[in-house]
Amino acid sequence: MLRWLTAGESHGEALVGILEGLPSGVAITSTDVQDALARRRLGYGRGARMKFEQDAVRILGGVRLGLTQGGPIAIEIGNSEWPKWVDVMSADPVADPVLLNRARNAPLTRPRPGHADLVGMRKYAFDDARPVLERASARETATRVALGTVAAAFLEQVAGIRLVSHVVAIGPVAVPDGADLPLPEDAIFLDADPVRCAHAATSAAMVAEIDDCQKAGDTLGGVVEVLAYGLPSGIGSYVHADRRLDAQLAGALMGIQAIKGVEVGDGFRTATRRGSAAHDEMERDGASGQIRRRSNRAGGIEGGMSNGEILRVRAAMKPISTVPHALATVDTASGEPATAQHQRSDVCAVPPAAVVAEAMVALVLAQALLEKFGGDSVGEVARNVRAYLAAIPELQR
Ligand SMILES: Cc1cc2nc3c(=O)[nH]c(=O)nc-3n(C[C@H](O)[C@H](O)[C@H](O)COP(=O)(O)O)c2cc1C
Ligand SMILES: C=C(O[C@@H]1CC(C(=O)O)=C[C@@H](OP(=O)(O)O)[C@H]1O)C(=O)O
Repeated sequence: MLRWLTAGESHGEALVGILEGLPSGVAITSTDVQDALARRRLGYGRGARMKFEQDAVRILGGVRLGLTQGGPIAIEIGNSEWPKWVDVMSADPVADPVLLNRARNAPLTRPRPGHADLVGMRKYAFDDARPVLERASARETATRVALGTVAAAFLEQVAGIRLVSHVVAIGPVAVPDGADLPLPEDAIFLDADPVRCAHAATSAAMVAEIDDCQKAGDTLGGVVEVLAYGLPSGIGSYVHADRRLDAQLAGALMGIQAIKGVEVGDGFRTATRRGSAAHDEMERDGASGQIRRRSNRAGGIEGGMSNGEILRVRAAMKPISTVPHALATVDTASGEPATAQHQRSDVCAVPPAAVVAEAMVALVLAQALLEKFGGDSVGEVARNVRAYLAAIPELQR
């Protein structure tokens, strides 16, 4: 079983992630993790913080000389801004009231509609939203990307599975239906695109939409898509609800801050079609002799199992809730009407959300692959994958 856990606050000293259950022999370095984190910082529309803050990666355990050892993998992501927050976020009590009275530590009592502030204060009995936003913040997704990088390396090294993520909509601007899907080799171009969009004309329109929105003091959401190439048929299962691959992917994607909808394949559009235009017809390919599909509307999953086609999942992100054109709220210290707290914020964080979604898909697929094939070393898992594929009867291939 593959398990993972993260700890740490947005302005704390460091975030920490642990990944337990990964076999030995996965080649991974702190540079690989650092590069993945740099991809998560990209994206037109992000706030000032992304420019000055740095992620300092240290692999603390589970990897030796560039290879996983089979034990839990611990990764620390140090926050370069920590010196500014050292007293506000100190784990131990800070005695000096001068330090405590700094502007940075003034209680936040004007909760933002759409953020976790108000309900978090009620639930954990705080009279200040600071501790709520510190942990609710998507800063935590840096850790998920770090762990997802290790999971993605495992997928590629045992079975040649490769992931790619891209942005298909920002606000009302969307990639046209039927546009070519990006390939794993396109990742380098996607990283270079300001909004991680594979369609050049749409990318330019998305940038213009973000500019427009920023001028209006507003924020934007959008839709991201993750593709997995090379996933063998038969990952996940139809036999029980919690073993369905689509259910696991949906849960993992919905667990990302601000994600409010998940679609597998054509998802909601499929619901508008007749059956004859909704499913992926089969035929035997003359050249390879293998069964192939005439389309991939299902997004590579049937009956809660991968079906050997490209896995395609989408996640819809709501607009950032820290809206500069401040929204109405109530000051919980005075009870009076107020405008929601706002210092700085992303205008649009859809491009980094795509990178986070890719990491979540990697973690789910790595867990599902291990559940199907087992194995304690890369070699053993890879052998099990090959043996399973070789045993599929000729006429079912
Ligand atoms: C990559 C990323 C960056 C985000 N940046 C911000 C931000 O700068 N300001 C903000 O208010 N929310 C931001 N969010 C969204 C909030 O974290 C999220 O809305 C909040 O935790 C409440 O959770 P919910 O939207 O799932 O209800 C971001 C989310 C992601 C995935
Ligand atoms: C720090 C990150 O994202 C943060 C996520 C976030 C939120 O509310 O989710 C709010 C912003 O932080 P702040 O309120 O301090 O400006 C983002 O910058 C990051 O992605 O590394």
